[in-house]
Amino acid sequence: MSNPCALPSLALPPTEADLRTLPKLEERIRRRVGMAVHEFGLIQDGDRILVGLSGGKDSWALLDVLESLRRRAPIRFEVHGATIDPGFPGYNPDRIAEVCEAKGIPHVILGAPIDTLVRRKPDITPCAICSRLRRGVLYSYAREQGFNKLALGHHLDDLIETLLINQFFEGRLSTMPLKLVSDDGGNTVIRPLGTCEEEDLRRFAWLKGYPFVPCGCPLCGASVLESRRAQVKDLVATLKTSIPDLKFSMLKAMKNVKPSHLLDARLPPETRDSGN
Ligand SMILES: Nc1ncnc2c1ncn2[C@@H]1O[C@H](COP(=O)(O)OP(=O)(O)OP(=O)(O)O)[C@@H](O)[C@H]1O
Repeated sequence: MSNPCALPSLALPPTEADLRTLPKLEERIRRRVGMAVHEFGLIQDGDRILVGLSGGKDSWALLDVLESLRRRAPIRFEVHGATIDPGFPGYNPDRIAEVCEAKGIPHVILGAPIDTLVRRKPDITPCAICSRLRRGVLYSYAREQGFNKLALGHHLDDLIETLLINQFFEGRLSTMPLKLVSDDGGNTVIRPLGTCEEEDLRRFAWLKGYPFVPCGCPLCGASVLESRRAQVKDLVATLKTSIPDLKFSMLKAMKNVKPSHLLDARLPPETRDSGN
């Protein structure tokens, strides 16, 4: 959940030497996604998966990895892309559609009056409205068109930052799960990149030559939410210089919860009294 408007620092085309690093990087990302798919049961035979494709580095990487998994997997599932056009003046999703067409991946552009709504409610955090509206349009389209899963491009850095934001600012111990079934059972959101590092995905999308399409929002990056995210991002980057395994230790921690050693009195007694 980096600022979706931010252009990558990797602005120049990759050199021959850069391109030689692609196979190893691709293998690492595929291995991590494969393990997450297996461990969390993210994909099943017969799934119809709609990928939220913003044109940013993460969702390009997501589409690429899921499409290559689809071609190699022993099970059958579908992968389609959907791009929400928020109506910001500078946003142009045509390039996204062209790339999908060239790759033979079905893709749709869905208009949503996000620009108008964000301007009409200046008192509400714009990024929060934008992501809620986007999610709503994707959910409805997925339901109407018979997609049983919606894949989003959140990665390990997003999960860690959300975990810290929720603790530091919201008083809650939670992050974004890799698989979440909506309350009415109508949608399942999956995050196959949840164990991959942002830097790897940025580099992967760049080496693969995907075009980065900025969302065009004039307010992006200026919200309270985005400044909190920038704050914890800086903190993680600083700590990582002295704790190189920080991100993977935090991933391990998110998968190794001890409710008995926390203070939530609402948890059932059996989860609280499990000894040491
Ligand atoms: N305009 C959009 N259309 C479709 N899906 C979107 C759109 N914007 C965001 N998403 C989905 O929601 C995910 C999280 O969105 P967020 O705004 O946090 O973007 P991000 O972390 O910058 O990711 P990306 O690099 O893919 O833009 C994206 O990875 C993508 O799957």
